[in-house]
Order: sequence, then C-alpha cells, then structure tokens
Amino acid sequence: MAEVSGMRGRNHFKPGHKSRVADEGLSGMEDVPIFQHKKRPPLAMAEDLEDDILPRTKALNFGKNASITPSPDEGIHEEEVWIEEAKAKPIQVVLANGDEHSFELDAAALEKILLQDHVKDLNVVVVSVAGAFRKGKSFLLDFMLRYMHSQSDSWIGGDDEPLTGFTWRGGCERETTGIQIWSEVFVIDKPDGSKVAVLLVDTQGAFDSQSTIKDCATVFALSTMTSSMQVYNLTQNIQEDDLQHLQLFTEYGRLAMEEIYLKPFQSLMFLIRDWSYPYEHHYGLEGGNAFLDKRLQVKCNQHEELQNVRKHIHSCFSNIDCFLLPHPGLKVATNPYFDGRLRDIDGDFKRELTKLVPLLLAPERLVVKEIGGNKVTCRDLLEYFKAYIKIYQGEELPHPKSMLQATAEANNLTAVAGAKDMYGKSMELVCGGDKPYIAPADLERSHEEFRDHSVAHFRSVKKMGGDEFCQRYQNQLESELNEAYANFSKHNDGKNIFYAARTPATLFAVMFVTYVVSGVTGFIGLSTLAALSNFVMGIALLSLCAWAYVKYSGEFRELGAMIDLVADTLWEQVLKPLSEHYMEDNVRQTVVNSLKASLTEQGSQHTKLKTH
Ligand SMILES: Nc1nc2c(ncn2[C@@H]2O[C@H](COP(=O)(O)OP(=O)(O)OP(=O)(O)O)[C@@H](O)[C@H]2O)c(=O)[nH]1
Ligand SMILES: [Mg+2]
Repeated sequence: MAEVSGMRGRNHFKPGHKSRVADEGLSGMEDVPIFQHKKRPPLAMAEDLEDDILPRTKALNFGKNASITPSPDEGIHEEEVWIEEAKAKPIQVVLANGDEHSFELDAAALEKILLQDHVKDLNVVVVSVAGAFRKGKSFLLDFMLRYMHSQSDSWIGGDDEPLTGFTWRGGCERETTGIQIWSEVFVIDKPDGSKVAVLLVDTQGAFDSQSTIKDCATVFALSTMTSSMQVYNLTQNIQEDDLQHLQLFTEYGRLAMEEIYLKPFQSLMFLIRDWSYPYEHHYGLEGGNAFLDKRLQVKCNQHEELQNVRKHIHSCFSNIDCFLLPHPGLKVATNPYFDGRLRDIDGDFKRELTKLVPLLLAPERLVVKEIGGNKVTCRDLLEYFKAYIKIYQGEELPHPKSMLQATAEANNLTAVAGAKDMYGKSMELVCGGDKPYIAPADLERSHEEFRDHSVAHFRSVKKMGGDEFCQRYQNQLESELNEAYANFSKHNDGKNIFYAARTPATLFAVMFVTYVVSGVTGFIGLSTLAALSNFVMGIALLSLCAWAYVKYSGEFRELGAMIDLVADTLWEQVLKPLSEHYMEDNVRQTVVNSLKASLTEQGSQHTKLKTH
C-alpha cells in the first residue's frame, strides 16, 4: 500500500502547539481551531474518538478523515490531549463573477496550495470532475477524499458517517461555483518509486440558469486544460448533445492553448450516473467501455456532423474511458435529510463506487499532468493557471454561443452576404470596371434601386432569431451597401477624365496665378513678394513633374496621393467655389436674358394680336 501523506500525515501535535500547516499559513487555515479532548481513549477506539470530535468537525465542514491523530510521543492513556486540526477545505481558486459573466483567478489562494515546500517541485496529478449542475459531482469528490485519506480496503467509511468535504447538497439550485481545489495536496508514492502530488478539483456545474454558454465553456475548458484526468459526469446515457457540448468546450480549450498539440488533453472518463440498463451493458468500466465504443464509433454511412463530433473527441484526448454507475437509491436522490451516510445508499452503488474511485486514484493509475509532452509540477501548474485564465479574460477568443444563437447568426450572416452579392453584381453591370463613366445622379438612382432590391431579398430569406435580431443584420446590410456605393462612386469618378485632370489643372492654375503675381509685383518693385511667388510656382512645377512621374510609373504612390490631396483641397476650397460663383452668375445672366427676350417677344406678339 502506497504511503499517503497529505497534510493530515503531518498533523502530530504537542499540547498547545499550533499545526505546521497553520504556521505555513495555508489559505483558510489561519483560523485553525484547537480542540481539547479531555478523556482520550486508546487508539484502538479511534472510532469513538471520532464520534466525540465529529460533531464539532462536522459543524466546521471538516473532511471526515482529515481528523485526529494523537502525537506518538504522548502516552496513550494521558489524561489530556490537545488535538489540533488543520481545517482542510475546498479553496475557491477561480471565482465566478456572476453579473459580468467573467472569471477571476485567486492567485494567492492557489499559490498557498501549490507552492507548499513539500509539493511545489513534485509532478502533479490533477483529477477534476465536470459536467452539468446538480448531478452529484461534489458528492463523488467527497468519496475520492475518503479514498485519499485512507486507501485501506475500508476506505469507503462507516455506515453512519455523514459525507463531508466539498460542499454538496440536495435541491434544485446550483451549489458549486467557479473552480475549487481541496486544500490538502496528497503526496503519493507511485509503484515506480516516484512521488507525485495529487490535487482534487471540483467545478461549477454547466447549464445552470445563471451561466451563459461561454461561462460553462470557460469552466469546462479551464478544468480540462489543467487536469490530467477529467471526469465528465453525465446521467443515465450519453446523448448526442452531451458529445456536442464536449466538442464545443474542448475546442474552446484547444483554442486557448498557444501551441497546437496533437492530443491537447490527457485522460477523459465518461461517468454515467444512474445507469439503468445493466442488462445491456454491465455496471463498471468494462460495460462502460463497450458502451462508449459503440457511442463513439465513426461509421462511413454516418452523417458528417455525427462523424465530426466523434473524430474531434478522439483527437482531443490521449485516453478515453467510460464507467457505468448504478442509481444510488431514492434516499440519496430525494430525501432532504440525507447527509451522505452509507446506510442510506444502495449496495450496488457502493459496490461500484469502490471499483470506480481506485480506478481514478490508485497509485498505479495516477497519471502525471503533461502539457506539450512535458511533465508539469505544482509550481508549473500555477503558471499555467495564470496564463490560461488571462486568455479567457481577454477578447481574442471567439465567444461560444447557444445553438440557436449561433445558428441564427449564421443564417443572418449568410443572408447578408447573399443580398450584398446581389447588389454588387447589379452595380457591376452599371458601373463595373469595363463600363464607361456614368453621371453621378444616374449612379445614385441605380444604387437606390438595387439597395432596395437587395434589402427586400434579405428580408425574404427565411432566418432564425426573430424580427428584432434580424433587424440588426438588416441595418448592417444597409450600412455595408452604402459603403460599397461610396466605393463604386469613387471608382466611377476616376473614370471621369476631368476628374483625373483635376490635379494638373489645379497645379497649372497655381503656376499661372503665381506667374502673373510675380510679374506684377516684380514690376512694381515688391521683390520679396515676387520671389515668394516664384518659389510657389517652382514648387507647383516640381509637384506637377513628380505627379506625372508617379502616374506614369506607379512608384512613390504615397507622394502622388499627397499631391492629389493638396490639389484636391485647393480645388474644393478655392477654385471650385470661384468657378461655381462665376459660372452661376453667367448662367443666371444667360437665363435672365433669354427669359427677358422671350417675354418681350411674347408681349409684342400679344399686342400685335390685339391690334388685329
Ligand atoms: N440520482 C443521483 N443523485 C445523486 C448521485 N450522487 C449524488 N446525488 C445527489 O445529487 C444531489 C446533488 O449533489 P451535488 O454533489 O451537490 O451535485 P453537484 O453536481 O456538485 O451540483 P452543483 O455543485 O450544483 O453543480 C445530492 O442530493 C446528492 O445526494 C447519483 O449518482 N445519482
Ligand atoms: Mg458541486
């Protein structure tokens, strides 16, 4: 039997002494209680001793077995024995921030567990239980704690011992949140002589009414990434949606891992609770594996969707098993006063439990956590936790969504893409690359017509998500169409030869004006102004040459764009208003003159008619 030395093994105390664990300041252990047991019985009567102590330890939610070990150097029959107990308990290392749907790592708490001197450099084995809420995860972990504390054949405990450790309870509302780790790190000697540190991890149940799919995926992914054995806790059967969720959550985990490993995760144990078909597949590992093989089989006549889920799960884990656990009996499931004592649990369940727990935790079966092929120590695990949680707090990962939401988004995006494509093709026919310049007003009219068609097409496509949801995508479509129109419009302007000649025309105008100004100012003796005008003329000439070169060669395009920009600004701010002003005046004058002329002509005709 391998030696188990958790913190309990080190709790041999002298009267009045504080525990070493407490001295090390383990999280939650600062308030280490000191119990005085007045009439200490002989060791053989340890059960009685427990009975005496248990009511107090129970009240403090002690692990039953994290109990009382009298100091060996004290006489067995001494009158007074101080029994000091380290308060081993679940430590909340990942906190769920319910309202904001985010998670936070309590690095200090995790450090206190993982950086204890006697474990920090040991390879770590992490056994975690995850799955839907209210399915007995914490309850199972408490039996694992019993095994870790005892490892004798009778590890499962006495008939009347309430089950303590990770907090579990009946009822329909969720209990565990975030991720909790048992404060005791168990040091186990493996048969090959190596020492490993074993951590037990409890997780927030998935699919409770307060968590989004992203929350569930984060907890599941984090616990899978950091554990060497993930127990996927299911009830009654393996349904296709169980596999789909596993696929989604593990993919979310794989995304967050920096390197893409061939098999990113280690062992996965499907644990099917309340298995009701032992006549088809026997309880236990063998029946479970036969059942799982059937469920995870990839067949060539299977739909691609079903094949993909199965292939994904196989590709994620190095080792996959399944265990079928019977129903524990109605008292466990429905009695509000059930406190976990074995007397109230069905025999079948207890029998299978005594097979299941050693399968997960027996020294020879412990698998050291590896990431990317490297063994991980407790100290490394701390760093991995910190790195992984940071990724989930960041924004670079896509958000996992509910199936309906993801489908509705996909529907709408496809409809948007289809409608946009339709608009683009119609506009290409009017003003595509090989089409001649079209008057901007005509182009705008075509745009409006095609936009309306495109939006009508979007609305006519059947989509999920409801009107309000689809309206958001319609707005997105409209703004994308307007953007596309702006591009078409620019492209069309580029085909206008006058538009293309804008820059040289502006530069010529500048040169002409500065030439005249320099001539006049030179003539009347304002030589500084004349020199300045000459300088500007020179710059304009140089810019013109440079612009011509850029247009010809296609090189130095940034310089060309800058000259265009300056010329454009000059055009818009100075030349265009001027030209419009004079053009407008001329046009107005012409119109007025022609109106006057026609009116006088009409007037003379009128008088002529009258006189006749
Ligand atoms: N039917 C059934 N009930 C069980 C089993 N194991 C434990 N329970 C009961 O399930 C209830 C919930 O147990 P917990 O361990 O608190 O469940 P949990 O999965 O940790 O729940 P959350 O922390 O809310 O996610 C308790 O009333 C247990 O008695 C089981 O194998 N089958
Ligand atoms: Mg729980």
